[in-house]
Amino acid sequence: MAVITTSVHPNGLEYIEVTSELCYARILLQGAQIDSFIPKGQAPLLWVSSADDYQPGNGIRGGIPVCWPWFGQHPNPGWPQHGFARNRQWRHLSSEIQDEVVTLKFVLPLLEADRRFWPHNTRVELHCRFGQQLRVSLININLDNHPVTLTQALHSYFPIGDIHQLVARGFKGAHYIEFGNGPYAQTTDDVHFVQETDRVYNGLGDEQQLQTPHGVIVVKRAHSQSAVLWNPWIEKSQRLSRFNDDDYLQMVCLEAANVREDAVTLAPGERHELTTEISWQI
Ligand SMILES: O=P(O)(O)OC[C@H]1O[C@H](O)[C@H](O)[C@@H](O)[C@@H]1O
Repeated sequence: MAVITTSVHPNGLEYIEVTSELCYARILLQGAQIDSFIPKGQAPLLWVSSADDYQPGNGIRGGIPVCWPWFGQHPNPGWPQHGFARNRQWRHLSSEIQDEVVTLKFVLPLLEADRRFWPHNTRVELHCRFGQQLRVSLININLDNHPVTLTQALHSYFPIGDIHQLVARGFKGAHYIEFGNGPYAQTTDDVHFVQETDRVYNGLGDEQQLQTPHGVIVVKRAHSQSAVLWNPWIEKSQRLSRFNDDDYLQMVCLEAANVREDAVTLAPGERHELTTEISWQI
């Protein structure tokens, strides 16, 4: 029988745990950030740095940070990288259990102070479905009387065992921008990692795989015109917050996104749902 419990981390962060016949999962109310998902009998599907000490106010270095309402650096100096949703307290809306599959829904309450960054009347929710797979949807509804444009990502960190042995598959035919250069055509289906990698793909199919020494992680995307593939490699690892120097050996991010020219514009009343679904290939 699935059990849903709420607890508080010693540093003050509230989280919800799901334990069912199908999986274990944990989600922090700060950022609505899932930091653990372990399908029953299988290895963890999300990676978190052991350097992160779970301080309130900082997004956690791992799991699935929600990047919203912009991805990356904002052109306005001093605005937070990847938007403000990942550092803010979300509200738990509902829990549902059906055949051991648990669905938790969250909303980000927009505050008066947020109008500086986001002067729009929109509703943003995160729906998390914990079964044998993990499905996460970021939902935007434009309640305003003018069109609203946003960029976004579900910034998933995956445990890949050994970056030197990782093969990311399913990239042929897409194009990518890297370090502000490109677009480059991706001519091979496989991506290997030999240096810092920070690519924004578009024109990708809706499924990629991460072939690791411990199995294949399947990453599906829906209503996601872009995907970000990131490994910081040696030098950037040393500059990253809450990240060990050698963490780059064990993680990669493959993010369901809508960024750059794939920004989402919602007409008044329009709704958009960005989804990612992850699992171990059986
Ligand atoms: O350190 P953060 O703000 O969490 O960003 C971590 C990373 O996020 C994305 O993957 C970007 O493409 C990278 O350029 C960035 O370094």
